[in-house]
Amino acid sequence: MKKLSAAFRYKRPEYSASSRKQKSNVDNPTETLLRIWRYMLLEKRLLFSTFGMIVVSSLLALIGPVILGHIVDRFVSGDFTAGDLLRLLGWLVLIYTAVAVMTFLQGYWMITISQTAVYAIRKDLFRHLQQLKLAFFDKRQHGELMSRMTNDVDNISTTLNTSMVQIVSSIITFIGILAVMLMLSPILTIITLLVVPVMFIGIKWITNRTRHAFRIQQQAVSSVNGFAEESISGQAVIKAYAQESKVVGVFRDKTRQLQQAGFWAQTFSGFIPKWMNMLNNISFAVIAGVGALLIGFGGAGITVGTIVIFLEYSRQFTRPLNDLANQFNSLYSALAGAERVFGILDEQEEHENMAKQTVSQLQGDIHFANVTFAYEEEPALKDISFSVRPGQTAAFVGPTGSGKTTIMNLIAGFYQPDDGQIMIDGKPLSELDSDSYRNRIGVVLQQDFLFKGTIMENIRYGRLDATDEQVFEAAKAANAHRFITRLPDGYGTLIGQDGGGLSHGQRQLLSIAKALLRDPDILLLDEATSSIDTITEYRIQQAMQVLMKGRTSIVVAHRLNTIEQADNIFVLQDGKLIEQGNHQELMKQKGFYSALQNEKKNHVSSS
Ligand SMILES: Nc1ncnc2c1ncn2[C@@H]1O[C@H](COP(=O)(O)OP(=O)(O)OP(=O)(O)O)[C@@H](O)[C@H]1O
Repeated sequence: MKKLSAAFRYKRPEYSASSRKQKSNVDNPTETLLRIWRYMLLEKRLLFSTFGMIVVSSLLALIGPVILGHIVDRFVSGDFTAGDLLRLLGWLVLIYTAVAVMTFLQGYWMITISQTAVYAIRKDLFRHLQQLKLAFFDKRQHGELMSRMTNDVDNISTTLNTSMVQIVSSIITFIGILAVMLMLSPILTIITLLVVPVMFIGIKWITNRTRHAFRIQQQAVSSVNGFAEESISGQAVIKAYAQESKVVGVFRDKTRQLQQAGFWAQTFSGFIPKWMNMLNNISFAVIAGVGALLIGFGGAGITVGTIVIFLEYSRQFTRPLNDLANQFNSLYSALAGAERVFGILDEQEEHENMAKQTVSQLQGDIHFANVTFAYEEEPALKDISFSVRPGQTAAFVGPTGSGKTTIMNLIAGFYQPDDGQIMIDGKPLSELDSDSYRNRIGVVLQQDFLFKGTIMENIRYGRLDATDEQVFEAAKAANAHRFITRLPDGYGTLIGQDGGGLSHGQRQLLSIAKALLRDPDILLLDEATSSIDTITEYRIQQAMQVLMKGRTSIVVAHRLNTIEQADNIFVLQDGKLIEQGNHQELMKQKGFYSALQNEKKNHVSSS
């Protein structure tokens, strides 16, 4: 045993570093239990009925041994008829049948309670995830979050189904048995109780390790899920770089960690029943021996029936403790999961602490005043100031990683500046209600995310109440109608997250159609860098011109055409704004921009 525990401790640091990092204000079992309890109260009536029934059935179960002892005493004294025996046995059958029916009902009701609680937890969790800042998702693997939504929540459900009933009934049974035993024979009660401190010392030792082991196991499950999800999503890249064997190796290491964690979790939880069994047997022998001695010496008013009752109770007495200990194992496992779920629920929502000013329409005036922003340590934008007037097109150019997309992210309100201020129509962006604000914004990404569904549904994502006609109009204006109608199922064509057979250009046309349908006041447009055939490129260009017309447009621009037509061009380098002006002005300056454009032109002409 010493060896096992030493090996376990040896493995601990690897996980405990991250478990310490994850510690939050919910790393407190009582608080976590209370939070679960609040969810259970959603079925208040059923919950209290269940507890009422647990009390009645646990008390009824106490009567059985007393009847049994009575039968033995009457039998020993010879004062017993067959009728008496049948009557008492009848009572026993009746009591145990009632207990069985009640136990069934408790289980049934508890399933309802736990399913309602788990439904509410999952709903809250998903709703909350929708409200979290993007920065929260930047730092986490998506598979890990999914593991919390599924495994951890399932774990809570399983525990609620079984543990809660058992724990309550064990406590009642324990108190009830103790009371009856004390009434029958204080001496035998003390002897029966001797086992309790020994039992608790052992249980405490085991549960300390079990709880830790389950927490580690669940972290390992999340890590495996996260990695599996990442490897499945990134299959194309893994294959392209022939990284299959490396990925398999990493997965093997992670599953091995899970295997180890699972081994210790199961091993420690398996100790409890064995420990309890051993103590039970010892206690059984001691009670029988001492009881027999007491009868032999004719003391303490003890009869054979009393010994029978005590033997029966000693089994029943340690059983609730045994059950309690067992249930605490799964309770700890569920608590570990619940802590992680509540950990997410405690993450600050995007809208919290924000004064809300609803936006019905925007003029599209954007002003950055000395904005500095860092995703992590190194600032991605440094002291940026610029203005874009309503209806203007502003093009952001600069080398990769210079901060162009970050400007769009800040205008969309996905992240807040660390310093300086962003003003929209003269009002601080931080004071605008983000939902209504974003309703007035259209975003066209290079690689738009397509949801599993039809093309019609994906375009309609721009405005959910749009009619079919409006979707067709938007698709026509975006030059997408033609390719859509050539597909066998037209607008009903099913596509998935990966684009389901659509080319990059077609996906971007869908994205433009979606933005057109939204009819935003401010347009954020990330031009595709990927090379597309000339016809599609021309169609996209045309569609973008339609899209940008009459609204403030912020474009991360790659095409010379877009850049030249912009009212204002902002040149970024290493997160700093180094030049600004229109194309002619910037070319005249013969600075970074003109060098960049000349380089591009040379590249185009040489290729
Ligand atoms: N989610 C993120 N978390 C941490 N750092 C980020 C994140 N997104 C961008 N960065 C960093 O911020 C800096 C600016 O990135 P940004 O995406 O704004 O550049 P960009 O000019 O749009 O580049 P590109 O032309 O390649 O798209 C880069 O150093 C980048 O590594």
